[in-house]
Amino acid sequence: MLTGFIKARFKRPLHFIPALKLVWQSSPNWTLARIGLVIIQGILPLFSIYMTKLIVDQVTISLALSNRAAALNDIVPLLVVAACLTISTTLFASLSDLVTIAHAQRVTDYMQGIIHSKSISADLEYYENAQYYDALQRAQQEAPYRPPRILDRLALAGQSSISLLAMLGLLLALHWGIVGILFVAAIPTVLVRMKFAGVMYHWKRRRTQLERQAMYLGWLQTSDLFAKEIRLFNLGEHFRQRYAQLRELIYKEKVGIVSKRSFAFFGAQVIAGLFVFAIFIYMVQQTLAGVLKLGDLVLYYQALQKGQNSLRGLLRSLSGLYEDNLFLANLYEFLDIESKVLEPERPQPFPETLATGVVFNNVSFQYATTKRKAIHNVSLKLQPGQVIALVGENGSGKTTLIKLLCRLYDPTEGSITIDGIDLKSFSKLELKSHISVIFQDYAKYHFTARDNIQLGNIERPADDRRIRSAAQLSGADRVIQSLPQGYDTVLGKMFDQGEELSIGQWQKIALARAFLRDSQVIVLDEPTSAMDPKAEYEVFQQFRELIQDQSAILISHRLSTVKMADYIYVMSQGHMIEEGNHHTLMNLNGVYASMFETQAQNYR
Ligand SMILES: Nc1ncnc2c1ncn2[C@@H]1O[C@H](COP(=O)(O)OP(=O)(O)OP(=O)(O)O)[C@@H](O)[C@H]1O
Repeated sequence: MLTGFIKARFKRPLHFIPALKLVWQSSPNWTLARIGLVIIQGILPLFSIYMTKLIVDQVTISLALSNRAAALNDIVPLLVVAACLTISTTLFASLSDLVTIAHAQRVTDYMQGIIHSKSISADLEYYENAQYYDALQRAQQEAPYRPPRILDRLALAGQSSISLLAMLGLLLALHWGIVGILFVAAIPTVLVRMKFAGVMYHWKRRRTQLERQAMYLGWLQTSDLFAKEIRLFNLGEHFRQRYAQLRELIYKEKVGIVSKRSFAFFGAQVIAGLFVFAIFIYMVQQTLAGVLKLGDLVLYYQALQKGQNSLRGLLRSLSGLYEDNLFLANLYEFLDIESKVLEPERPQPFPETLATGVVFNNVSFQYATTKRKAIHNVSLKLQPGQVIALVGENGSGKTTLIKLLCRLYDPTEGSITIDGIDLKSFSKLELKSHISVIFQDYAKYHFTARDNIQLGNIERPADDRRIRSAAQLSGADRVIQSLPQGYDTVLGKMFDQGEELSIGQWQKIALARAFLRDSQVIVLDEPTSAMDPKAEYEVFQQFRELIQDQSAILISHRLSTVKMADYIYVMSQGHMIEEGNHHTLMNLNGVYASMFETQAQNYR
């Protein structure tokens, strides 16, 4: 049974080597310094013990001499060396403190960087998946400290092995059985450690989602996004209690495991203590029998204690390495996440200017997390220089079509082509640089107004003239001019002197970002929903005049705006149900005409 337990535990893949590589890459110099210090700190105690032995022996000899004052001369140099060793030990301990902190900081930042790179390159699909968030949370918990801890543990294992070997050498001279007893005594502690490392690992994995729920409730109570509603609906206390209940559950389970572990440890340590005590009795017996001198007893006793400590340290490091290996699986589970939206092996160049435009050929799509299709067999065309509009009730699939066009996902069936070339044949980066999209849940960056717009085209150096004309086109320029520092005003309230904007004003800024991009296709997914009708009308009038060479897809629930498009597609429950220009669709007297009439009546 025992061998089964151990075998099962050592079958796991080893994550040490890649983890150590990460540690090394994060900072070679600090890594070397740390290794050097560990070795020095491992060797110094050996010299200290040896000096103690020399001093005790010298004192014993001196006690037998008549001229004890002269004997002091022989002892003083030994005391000086011992003092120097003590000072060096303290010095290296302080240095070790410095190196450990500096190195840990470097590794933490480096690992965060790696996690951030992975997060930004992961498919959007992962962001709609709870398991991804669990994996991210676990990786974020483990990444900053596990890899450097492996280095520490290996170094400590090395350090402990050096002093253990020296101590065992000494103890072997006394009796070989002592060495065997020391090892046997340590076995129960190792088994307890390994068992509880596994228990803790599985518990943490099971509980990740609960931890995230608690974090979410904490965020609800502290984020500005919910501050208004929490106050108006008086939800604060309710969320606080839900948070407290979750934390209480986590606390009870954790303390339950830790108490069992503490009792098990206690038992294992008592067994180890009894064995060592038996060895000590044997040593005293040997001294009383005159086999050992007093200096020998001190030496062996110290060797026994240090040997036991070193063995304990070695086994703690080894079982710690076992635990780290378990938990590093969490980090690699996240880092090994693969993209499903693949890059082509040989990317095709994106057309300089569109010749035939964008075509959706019988496209269907199903989100991985749902059972039904969001898009059913949809076909549409966007010709160069054309503005088309997508309309339809909420959830009819308009945004999903745009996500497919940007390759945030790939269609489940059918294909999308640009000038006859499948989207999958373009490099993802190049494709995105030719399509400018502003989604309804656009981002609000708490940076300056200029930065907010410039982020639309960071490939180009900032150009105030272009930024201003994009802002003029979206109507943001007038908003920005009224801010205290104009384009240098920080937006949002997160930082000092930040200026909060209204939702419609934020939308104008986001729209300017889309206009700044040099793209052949512009997609505006309800970008003007929060603007007043006059502002929306103006934006589209100007937009129509200005985008002579560009093609545009417009999604809007305001049919007075949609009317301006060259061609209109009407969607319902993932199907394309009507298409044509405004007049054709009105004459058709179908869904579009009825939607238009309903809206028009409200304005009469
Ligand atoms: N990430 C997602 N995972 C699973 N299902 C999704 C996801 N996003 C959207 N859906 C589903 O796909 C369908 C189409 O959604 P989509 O966002 O494309 O609609 P829409 O026409 O843009 O709606 P709206 O007018 O409200 O913006 C809806 O049934 C929605 O529930």
